[in-house]
Amino acid sequence: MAYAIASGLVEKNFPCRLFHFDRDSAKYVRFESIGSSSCWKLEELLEACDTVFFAVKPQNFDELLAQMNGFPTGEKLFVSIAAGISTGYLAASLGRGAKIVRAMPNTPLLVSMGATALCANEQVTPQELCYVQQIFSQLGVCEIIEEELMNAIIAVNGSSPAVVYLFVKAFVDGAKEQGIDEQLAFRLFCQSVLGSVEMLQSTGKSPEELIRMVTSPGGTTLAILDSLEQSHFSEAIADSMRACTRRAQEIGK
Ligand SMILES: NC(=O)C1=CN([C@@H]2O[C@H](COP(=O)(O)OP(=O)(O)OC[C@H]3O[C@@H](n4cnc5c(N)ncnc54)[C@H](OP(=O)(O)O)[C@@H]3O)[C@@H](O)[C@H]2O)C=CC1
Ligand SMILES: O=C(O)[C@@H]1CCC=N1
Repeated sequence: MAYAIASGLVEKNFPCRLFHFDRDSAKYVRFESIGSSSCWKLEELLEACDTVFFAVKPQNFDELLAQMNGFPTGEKLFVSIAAGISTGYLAASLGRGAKIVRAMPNTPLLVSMGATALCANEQVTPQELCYVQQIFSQLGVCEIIEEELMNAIIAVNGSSPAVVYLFVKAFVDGAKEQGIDEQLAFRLFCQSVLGSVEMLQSTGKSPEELIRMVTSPGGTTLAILDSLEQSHFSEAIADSMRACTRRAQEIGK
């Protein structure tokens, strides 16, 4: 994720200098290839940067924060993209005055089509939050939300790409089973998803209205929708979103 953010900023010519630190120096080649400077110690990075992104897995946070112990946070802005880790948890280690933005991005930011949600603690000024919003806006859309919704939002943008890919795979597998060439089904279905999303965004019509436009009385769409609802499709999605939020809450404990 760190590379996706950094390379996106470089591609968009966002005015900034980039530095990276990772305990696995094999990762450095990729970052150096986009002009980011390698730091061989965390302190080097902390000294060089005004805005510091934390992009390690949630289970690595304790050791990362321990490495930072005692380093003056000063006016630095910290941005964490970890699922489930609250600004309060980070402030308990970084110090109560630490400026912390919590972000939930998603992998489509690799193709500048990301969707990111942000919140900040009270130490962050509106200008600083706006700066972080500008960063993520280079890579797609970026919305500011309340921290109490940061765990629930993960199902909506952070994890949802995986569900979309699963959905595509299920349709392509279903097409194959009915004798349709896999690649052809993939092309037609992806275009159908793209076109449907464009309809939602450009017509201003609700999902329900657009469903009505596709569904002829007694026709094929009614058959596919009825069959999905008999399998409790909407309920399964809502259940899966609750599971996602619960997992984020567990990670944060
Ligand atoms: N993947 C996604 O779609 C999304 C992920 N996120 C969040 O992004 C974060 C990063 O995920 P991802 O990019 O997949 O993670 P990766 O494991 O790919 O990258 C994290 C890197 O940090 C290194 N690292 C771990 N601990 C330390 C440490 N103490 N000091 C220095 N480097 C360290 C890791 O090394 P090593 O490999 O040795 O552990 C690894 O190279 C997660 O917190 C996740 O919740 C948020 C939104 C979407
Ligand atoms: O699976 C995860 O925990 C991370 C957070 C959102 C997407 N990937």
